[in-house]
Amino acid sequence: MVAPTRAIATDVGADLLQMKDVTMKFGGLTALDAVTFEIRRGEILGLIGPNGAGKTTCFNAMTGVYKPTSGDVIFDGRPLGALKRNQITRRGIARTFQNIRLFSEMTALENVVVGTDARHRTSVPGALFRSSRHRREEKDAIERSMALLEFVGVGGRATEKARNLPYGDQRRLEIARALATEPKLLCLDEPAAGFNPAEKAALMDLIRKIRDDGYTVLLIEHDMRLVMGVTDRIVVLEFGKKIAEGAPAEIRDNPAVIAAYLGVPDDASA
Ligand SMILES: Nc1ncnc2c1ncn2[C@@H]1O[C@H](COP(=O)(O)OP(=O)(O)OP(=O)(O)O)[C@@H](O)[C@H]1O
Repeated sequence: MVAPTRAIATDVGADLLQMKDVTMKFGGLTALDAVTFEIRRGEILGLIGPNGAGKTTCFNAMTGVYKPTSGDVIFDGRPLGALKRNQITRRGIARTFQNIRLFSEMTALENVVVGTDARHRTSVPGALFRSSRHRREEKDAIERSMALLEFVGVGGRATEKARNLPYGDQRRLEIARALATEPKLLCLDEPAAGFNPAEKAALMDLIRKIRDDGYTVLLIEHDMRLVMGVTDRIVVLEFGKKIAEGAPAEIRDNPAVIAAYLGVPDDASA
């Protein structure tokens, strides 16, 4: 199997992204209240908290869907400021969504090739007249996309329409598509939603493999076993505020976290 070649960063452990006093208000509702934390290069960081705690809003502030009401998101040493979503993708942040968003009538391979477009440098005339550079980029994109499909474990379904893939493979395909943009930071929003225990275990292996391949991963996930089993550190939000941060074992034993989140039975937060 061809693994997508990634240079392992030499500065593993240094900050890749910093949320600095990020506040996000929607009318009278404060979804994020002066939230500060960092994501370190080469780590798997878990972002957890009860429903409505502000996790997805964090993702949205990091990926340019929302501009924070105040505060800064610093990525790779520079503030995201007023960058648009596609510019942020080019800077190196990719995400998947809680609800799968694939091009259902396109093949699995085509869905991933679309992701590589964020990296293409051919001009519009170059693409229209199929310049040799454009053809080379297209060939590279297809090869890399195939390698990514194999990397996430759906290489055998490359030519099938996305909508015909089993649910678990669609989730893996979404991850391949996000990786196709060659991100430094991959944000996964509840990637295990709807998975059975075997699929969850396989997903944990994939997340570790992604990290071992040189990516940094931010993971929103409600499944505590998965979060505790795969992350290096965890940040906990409640009502838009950060209430705890630390290694999984520390978070598990933190009374504020137990009160806010772990004390809630699984089916109460579904
Ligand atoms: N565009 C918006 N307009 C108004 N309110 C919003 C908007 N987006 C989020 N909110 C509110 O902000 C709060 C935080 O929502 P968010 O989706 O970030 O929480 P979450 O932790 O991701 O929750 P869940 O686990 O349910 O996905 C919620 O009260 C939500 O209703």
